[in-house]
Amino acid sequence: MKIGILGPESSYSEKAANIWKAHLGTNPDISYLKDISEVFEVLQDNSIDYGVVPIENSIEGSVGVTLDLLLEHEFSIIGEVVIHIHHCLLSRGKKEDIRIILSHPQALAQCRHFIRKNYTDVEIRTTGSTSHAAKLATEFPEMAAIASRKASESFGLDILAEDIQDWKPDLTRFVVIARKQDQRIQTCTRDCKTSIIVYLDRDHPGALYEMLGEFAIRGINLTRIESRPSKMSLGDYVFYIDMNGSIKDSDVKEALDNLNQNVYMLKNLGSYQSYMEE
Ligand SMILES: O=C(O)C(=O)C[C@]1(C(=O)O)C=C[C@@H](O)C=C1
Repeated sequence: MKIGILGPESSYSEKAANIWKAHLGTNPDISYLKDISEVFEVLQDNSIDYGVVPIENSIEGSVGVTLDLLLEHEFSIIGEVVIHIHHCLLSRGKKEDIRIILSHPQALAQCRHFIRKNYTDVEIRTTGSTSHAAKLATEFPEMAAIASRKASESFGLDILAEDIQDWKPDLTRFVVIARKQDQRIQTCTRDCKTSIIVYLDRDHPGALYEMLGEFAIRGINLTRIESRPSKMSLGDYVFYIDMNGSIKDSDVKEALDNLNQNVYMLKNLGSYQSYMEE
């Protein structure tokens, strides 16, 4: 069995995957991939069994590419892992040597104030992951990477500054994805969440209110609602909704059945267990 994640070693995705593996009871191998799209591609072509991808960060918000690819593919979410992010500035060089700061766009955005305040004249370059940035920073002393403490150990870099994210806590939520027909998918037994994507039938006053009413009248707690462009026209959206509870619960099932009759499309991404890093 294989789990696909953003590589190389010591990315935050690897940390999330390890937490999930510890709960899984088996020990799948890790496949290090170059970006989120590649995780979806290789899951589609059966080269891996699971993918672990970031979906949301407490500072920077949604990871748009993950949301879009969940809509485009027929995959299920089978687990969720939330981890603490502690970004460090890593380099071979000293503070005064640094001319280029590299990292994943999400990490750069989480450290925007830190960079502006301390490194006014540097060039910013984006990479496929924070650990990829750390790997590149081993090549030149004028490069620094924003990545984890673990990445400093893996790539032999010095920590120039620690806990540099602009807000604390900094939390990233990852989802574990699998092909829908995978027989090993287990139904969730406790701390369940259910995720759906909804495209409303037509724009009319109260459409969103009616949709949310299905949850409100049954006392179902929504943990997230997010709109993304449908990409069909400006001002046209799909809604990503997460809720507490499982499709096995009669109130959740009833809400989704009712909603399904009144919307253009409802995609059930699955019911799954949530794990929080201790
Ligand atoms: O680059 C990594 O290490 C990742 O696992 C990706 C990622 C993300 O896309 O949000 C994960 C956690 C941090 O928020 C920054 C980057």
